[in-house]
Amino acid sequence: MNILVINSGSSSLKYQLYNMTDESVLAKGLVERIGMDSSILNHKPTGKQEVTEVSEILEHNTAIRKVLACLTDKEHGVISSIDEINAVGHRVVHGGEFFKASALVDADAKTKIRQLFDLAPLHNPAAMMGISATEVNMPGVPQVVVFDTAFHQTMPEKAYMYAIPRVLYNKYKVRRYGAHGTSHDFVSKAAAEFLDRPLEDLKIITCHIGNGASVTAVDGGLSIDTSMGMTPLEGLMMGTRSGDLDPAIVPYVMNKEELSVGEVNSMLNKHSGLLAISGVSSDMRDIIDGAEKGEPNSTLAFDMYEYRLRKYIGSYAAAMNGVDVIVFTAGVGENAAVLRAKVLNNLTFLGIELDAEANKVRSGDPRRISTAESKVQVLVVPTNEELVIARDTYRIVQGING
Ligand SMILES: Nc1ncnc2c1ncn2[C@@H]1O[C@H](COP(=O)(O)OP(=O)(O)O)[C@@H](O)[C@H]1O
Ligand SMILES: CC(=O)OP(=O)(O)O
Ligand SMILES: [Mg+2]
Repeated sequence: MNILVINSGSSSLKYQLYNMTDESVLAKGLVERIGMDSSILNHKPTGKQEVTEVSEILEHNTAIRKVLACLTDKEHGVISSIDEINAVGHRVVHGGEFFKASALVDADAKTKIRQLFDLAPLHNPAAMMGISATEVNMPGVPQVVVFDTAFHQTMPEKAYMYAIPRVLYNKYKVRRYGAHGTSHDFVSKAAAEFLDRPLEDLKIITCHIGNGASVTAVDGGLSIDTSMGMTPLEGLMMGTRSGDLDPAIVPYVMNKEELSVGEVNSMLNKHSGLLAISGVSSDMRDIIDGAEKGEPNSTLAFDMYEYRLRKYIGSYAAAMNGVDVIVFTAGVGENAAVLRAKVLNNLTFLGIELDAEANKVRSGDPRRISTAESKVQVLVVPTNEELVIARDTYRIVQGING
């Protein structure tokens, strides 16, 4: 069975085509700048030359059509016809309280995803565009939705409630949902496997730090707290998102600057974080470069990012009354050795002993970066959200077929 995995962003679409017989990736790629003047499609077929196409792609429907054309192309293709794609799995960021697990796409699932647009305005409408575009271009092919929030549905009430009038929860479901759950789930399981210890016995703190970033306390395999909130804006400082701030700042700034709701949302989501503090870039690589050259704004951005991450790790050790394992994953977590070193060298009170040489090793495999004797084991585990989505899709589609 071949499964196409789609991760739709508001102006991007990432895809991977899996052959589930051996979970091999037949092709993967990325469409960027959808709806802008020159869109870019980068298609990487396994074992063949990759291609980059610049054209005008105004919406997700066209993006999917182009992706399908690439997948079936005589030269760059990996399948001979669209009929060889048996199912499609979508990443959906927000499943609210509706979805505690992945689900087949039907009319009911679509209605619920639409009802959650308000809670994830950057992410859920994009996912819905991906689902609709798939329906149009591949009619009849079963689709599955895999939610970032599902893994965090095990959080206890004391972790997910905000200390505001309860009526807001009753009426609008205002509460913490978290995100990146597919990744936190995957890397916590992989960490237990790597250490050859039962997941049920471990207190794990998983740090998924990429463009979006979140930390989760995983106790015995269950998410008991996570840093993202009702939306993916709360918690850590991120590439362009502010993370935690005094909520009183929002009405204060709106009043002073005469900002609308949309404008303040955009400020906090798109013009804050590393980008705002460094004044240069939202990309951690640029921040590290700047800090190494002694550039003061990049240095401050790096220091704030590290300090805030470290505070979350400390607070989750307190939440679980201990920590056995810390895991770093995603673009920054897997690659930024200097950031990991700074975080860990400031957490020695927890009994963490960094292996400085191991921390510098670059690899696509799970690896230990603490010493073997360190009281808290620290690992880098490359995440693979797409593979989890493909596996869930396979399982659910097999269920309906047999
Ligand atoms: N070598 C590196 N050193 C530091 N940061 C890196 C490196 N490579 C990638 N990154 C960071 O990873 C981020 C992207 O992470 P990723 O998990 O791919 O994000 P997303 O899935 O949210 O797009 C980039 O913005 C960049 O800051
Ligand atoms: C939820 C979220 O922040 O996702 P991403 O990291 O892909 O932006
Ligand atoms: Mg990501």
